[in-house]
Amino acid sequence: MMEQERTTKRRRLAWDVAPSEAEAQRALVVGHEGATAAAAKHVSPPRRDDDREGHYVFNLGENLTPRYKILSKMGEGTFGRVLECWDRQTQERVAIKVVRSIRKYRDAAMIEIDVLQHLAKNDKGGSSHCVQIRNWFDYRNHICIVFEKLGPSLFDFLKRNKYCPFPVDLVREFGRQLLESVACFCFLASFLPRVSFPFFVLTLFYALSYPTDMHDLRLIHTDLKPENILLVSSEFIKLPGYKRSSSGEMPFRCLPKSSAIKLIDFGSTAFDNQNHSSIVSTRHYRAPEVILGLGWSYPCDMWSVGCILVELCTGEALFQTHENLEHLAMMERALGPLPEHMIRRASRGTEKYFRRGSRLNWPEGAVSRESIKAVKKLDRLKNMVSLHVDRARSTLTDLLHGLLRYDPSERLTARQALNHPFFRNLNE
Ligand SMILES: Nc1ncnc2c1ncn2[C@@H]1O[C@H](COP(=O)(O)OP(=O)(O)OP(=O)(O)O)[C@@H](O)[C@H]1O
Repeated sequence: MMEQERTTKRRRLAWDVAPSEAEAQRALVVGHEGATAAAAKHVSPPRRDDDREGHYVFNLGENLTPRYKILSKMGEGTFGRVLECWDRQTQERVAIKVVRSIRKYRDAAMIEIDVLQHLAKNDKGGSSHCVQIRNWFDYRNHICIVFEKLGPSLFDFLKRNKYCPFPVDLVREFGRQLLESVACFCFLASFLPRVSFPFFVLTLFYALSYPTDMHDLRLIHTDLKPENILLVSSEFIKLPGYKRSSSGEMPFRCLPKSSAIKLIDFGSTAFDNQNHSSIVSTRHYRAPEVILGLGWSYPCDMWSVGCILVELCTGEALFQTHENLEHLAMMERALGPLPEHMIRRASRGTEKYFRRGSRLNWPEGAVSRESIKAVKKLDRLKNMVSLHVDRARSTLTDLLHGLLRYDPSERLTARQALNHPFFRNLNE
């Protein structure tokens, strides 16, 4: 259905036609006088050229269509800018992603709308941890997606808190919601031919009693990272000093008042049955099978979840790198050697990263001494966690090792992870 909407030309709406300069001026002057003037007051500004990158040019206080008044800029990404707007119809603040007027970003935005509508349709109880879409429209060649307004991202929160890690109980809450939003029991379909009838009924009951989530819908987010996880509320509390991750004491640290989070940015989401592009995910959160060109599916999201949980506990990104060989070397340092069977199957372009086809060409292949040093600085995963976490240290480390398994077929699924003792034995 969306496919049809995408190819057929959409009707231009009345407010999408820019007023002439004279009309706009007149509207501003006569402003509040009479009913006609009231309508004119909410007129769109005269049409302007986009900037060089295809971003929509705006002034605060202007209207983005007569319905939405622009209040502030909330964020910027590759796809466009996110503006805080006042929705005159619903009388609430919303976040509107105004997508760049460039074909590939417009196309990606249409996919994002597809995914968001798909998620909304399946969110029966309204309990989803994915951002809600409220509306969308095409305005002066910019796709605009209207979202519920959320608070800061976990990355913004960490940054404002000078990268002071979150307490483990909060990480558990974030992790649980994150896993619920990507939860997977696609195993239902694969079980069907093999299971007995009573077991099938049990499985079906289990499936129906859980809310539907991304992996259930056969969606792979592919860009999970702290920047794309938003706190629902902006409220926080200030607590007295706490030892910071890298050095020194902070006079105080902030904690969110509520642990509720939601996922955003579905512009890179893939449907499992589609052809996949070879490279996905933001570098730090990219799974080894993606780097090695082995193909990817749901488990690539689980790897990203593992990296995110480490970052929330330690305050620092686990793999701070911008280059493949260094990235693989960091993985080996923190998690042990890559399995030979994955190296043997790795795509042609990655041969240069290995010696005699089975061992990482490290440190010989390093591009600089700094790179060798950066890898050496990294500790084993277990030690990194121990440095920051007291309670639940061993269960958390075990969970992280399950999420960061090299072989995607051995990696924990979201459902398995949710059943892990880290989420079950809260008193440990
Ligand atoms: N619903 C929302 N409520 C509040 N802020 C939001 C909301 N959606 C997005 N933002 C802010 O806008 C920023 C950019 O949004 P988003 O990640 O969707 O854009 P993008 O162009 O797709 O980014 P990327 O370059 O990561 O693909 C976010 O990091 C966040 O700070």
